[in-house]
Amino acid sequence: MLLNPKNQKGEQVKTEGQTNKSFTTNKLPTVLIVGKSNVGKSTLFNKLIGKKKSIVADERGTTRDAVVDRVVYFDKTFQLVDTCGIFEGKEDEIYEKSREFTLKALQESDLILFVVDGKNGLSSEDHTIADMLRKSGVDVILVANKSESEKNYSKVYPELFSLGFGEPFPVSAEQSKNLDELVELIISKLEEKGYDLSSAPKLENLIRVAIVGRPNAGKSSLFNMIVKEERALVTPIAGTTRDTIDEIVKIGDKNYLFVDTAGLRKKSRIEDFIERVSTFRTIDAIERSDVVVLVIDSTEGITRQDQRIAGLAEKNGKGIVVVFNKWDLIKHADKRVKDFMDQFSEKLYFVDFAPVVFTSAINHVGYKELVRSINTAYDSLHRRVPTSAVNAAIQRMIARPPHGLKLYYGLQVDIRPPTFLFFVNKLEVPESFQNAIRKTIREQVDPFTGAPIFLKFKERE
Ligand SMILES: Nc1nc2c(ncn2[C@@H]2O[C@H](COP(=O)(O)OP(=O)(O)OP(=O)(O)O)[C@@H](O)[C@H]2O)c(=O)[nH]1
Ligand SMILES: Nc1nc2c(ncn2[C@@H]2O[C@H](COP(=O)(O)OP(=O)(O)OP(=O)(O)O)[C@@H](O)[C@H]2O)c(=O)[nH]1
Repeated sequence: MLLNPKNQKGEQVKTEGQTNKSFTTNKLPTVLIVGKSNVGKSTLFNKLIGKKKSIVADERGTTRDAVVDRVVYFDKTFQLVDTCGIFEGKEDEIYEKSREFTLKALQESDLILFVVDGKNGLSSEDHTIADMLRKSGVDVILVANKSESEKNYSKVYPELFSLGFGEPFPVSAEQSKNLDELVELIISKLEEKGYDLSSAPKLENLIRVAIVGRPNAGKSSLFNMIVKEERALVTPIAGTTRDTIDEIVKIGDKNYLFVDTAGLRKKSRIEDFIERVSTFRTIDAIERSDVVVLVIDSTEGITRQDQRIAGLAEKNGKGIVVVFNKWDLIKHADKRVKDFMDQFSEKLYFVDFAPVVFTSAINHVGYKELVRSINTAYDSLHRRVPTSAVNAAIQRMIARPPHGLKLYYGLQVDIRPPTFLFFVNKLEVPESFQNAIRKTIREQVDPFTGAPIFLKFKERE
């Protein structure tokens, strides 16, 4: 009976002044987990998001940072925030802390899970938090955690009910009891507020793409070409903390986030001017992307600025696709491909792993290949290869290490970008030999097309 409570719909305290604004940058509705120390907030958070993120510990107050993640339940998505220690402490402490941040966080959220202890009952800290929640005017679900024992729970039940947030919802985070029902309740409450939880794009699956290049290279034209030709659905996402607009573009069954598309739309003269004199926006877009599409104006060839952008993308471990645009303006273009590839090998030798695409944005030529190359680079960034293959390739490596250097064995330790750790007898590994290792991996293990390869070394006697 206890772990299968009546449906609470309509029984929660409805309060005034609710807002539908969300807590962080995207438009997912936000649910906050609030409660005093040690009631099991982190445990509940981890169970609801389905993976471990915040640290669960017996010690009071070990988890301190606000943690945010998405809860995905079948096709419904919402955002969950573990407020950790924010709402804990003595009465004055809470109010001291709360003045700026806490109240704002409460008011900007859509629903609160007020977690109390269903085993040991309430203390004055719970009443302080309850007062604050009432004042904030946000919708609250009272969650009685640690309610695995009916006997204990029935003892504390009257006290919990008297808090004035309606029927408590008993769960056991630790034993995963009643959690699906809790999620169902959260979903129905959010849907009552008018949220369409099914439409939320799954941000974790987004392929983040930055289209960069010199002014006038044809970046906006390329973006528009992809969107039109692929009959893509576009959803703008305004950043709240930065002055940027990103766009989610759905192509086939994949979602792409085109980073900072404000720069790809029509710009005012002054914005245009600022962009020409400053590279800040480009750097920012590169840092926030997975794959960088470097657009080169074929009529001008590869410039110093293009080299710099490519270098930046490579150093940041991003996937890279190189585009020669305005291909229609090149005379006898079909006979010139080799010239352009030579130019690429000479001037962009440090990103020679990038796929090269020839496009004519105004004629809508090359879009399929461009999308394919973006996918290839993205896949390469995330690929893992077996340790056995790496070492087999190293054994067969033709280039010998410089005198005195011994390369024992290696393994892939990370993705985004693929990163390999090699054990050596001394840490001075010349750049030329590092390049030989990369080349061996690409030729014999996996080409990692479009992705840089990072190397790390560790000394071993
Ligand atoms: N019996 C029982 N114990 C639980 C349950 N959920 C969490 N706990 C335990 O309660 C203790 C506190 O859990 P946390 O998740 O760290 O609690 P918290 O509210 O995040 O604590 P702070 O980090 O202090 O804010 C841990 O020892 C958990 O194992 C539950 O459902 N039943
Ligand atoms: N012939 C030809 N012209 C193109 C092509 N792509 C773009 N253009 C033209 O080049 C000019 C610049 O294109 P945009 O797409 O605005 O270039 P951009 O890189 O976004 O430029 P900025 O906004 O200044 O950074 C426009 O006049 C386009 O019509 C192409 O493939 N072939």
